[in-house]
Amino acid sequence: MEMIQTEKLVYEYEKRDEEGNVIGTSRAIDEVDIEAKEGQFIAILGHNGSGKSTLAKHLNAILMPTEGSVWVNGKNTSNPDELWNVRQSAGMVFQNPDNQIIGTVVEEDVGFGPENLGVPTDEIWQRVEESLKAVGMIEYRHHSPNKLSGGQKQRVAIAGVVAMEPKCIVMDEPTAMLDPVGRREVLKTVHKLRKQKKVTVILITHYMEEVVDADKIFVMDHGKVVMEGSPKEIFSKVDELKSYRLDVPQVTILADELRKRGLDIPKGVLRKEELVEAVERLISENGEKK
Ligand SMILES: Nc1ncnc2c1ncn2[C@@H]1O[C@H](COP(=O)(O)OP(=O)(O)OP(=O)(O)O)[C@@H](O)[C@H]1O
Repeated sequence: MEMIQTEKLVYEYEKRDEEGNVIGTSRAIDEVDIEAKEGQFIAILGHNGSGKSTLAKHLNAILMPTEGSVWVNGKNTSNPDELWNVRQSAGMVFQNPDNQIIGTVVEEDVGFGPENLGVPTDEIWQRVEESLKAVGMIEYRHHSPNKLSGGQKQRVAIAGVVAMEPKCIVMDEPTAMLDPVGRREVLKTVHKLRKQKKVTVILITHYMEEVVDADKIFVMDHGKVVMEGSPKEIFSKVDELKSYRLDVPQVTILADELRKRGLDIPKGVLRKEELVEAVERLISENGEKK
């Protein structure tokens, strides 16, 4: 079943003059069709300003389509009667962990979400414990969020979303404000959650190396989906990716260069192990010839 689906989604922001009068519109999303099936890991890549955040905000009805439609867990987000359902089905994690954490103690913060959903107290504590364990932050349950690192804060924010038991988690550049250690921590957490909770994950990012395990990638540029496919398919088109101003991983560029020079290296290399193996194979084949 489709967990998330957009159909010819269009979103236009209003342009205003200094007095606040609407003087026109600008199209941030232009006829976008994406879909995510239950349990899938879907990545949305794109340079700054390509429309990723605007798209993400449609997936839990923060924004409503100007044209077209968005379906979450089978519910149309434009239907006011389904708003609660939609928001409960798709949890959001944003870029800045500081804007998402409101509690003064970690466990209290994680409990806010389920409390707002009217979950009984006993179950709230159970969910808080389970979600903090899932993100590897249980030993910080009594700490103040202020003293945590960026990566740790983001994991607490993720625990807060997990505690609401959404069917789908939409992460809008969750690692953008983190250092490399924090980025790795958060990504590891995301992968663990997918395995343990079978939750659908939509990861929005401009870091290509974060999406090598995705079931499917959508690349956005100027409000449109310009590429879609498996990581292998997407990463094999290095020149096209560069034209969308994406930072192609060094290993992919290197493999591509070697192939262009006539070496028999497969297309779409994603990991350094793959390149090392391909080069080793070439060396041993070469040795045999001699
Ligand atoms: N509140 C707003 N009002 C008017 N225009 C906006 C607003 N928010 C975004 N835009 C414009 O819509 C387009 C898409 O922006 P969006 O933030 O969705 O892109 P993005 O890919 O998420 O970029 P980033 O990586 O910088 O967050 C941009 O041209 C942006 O300037």
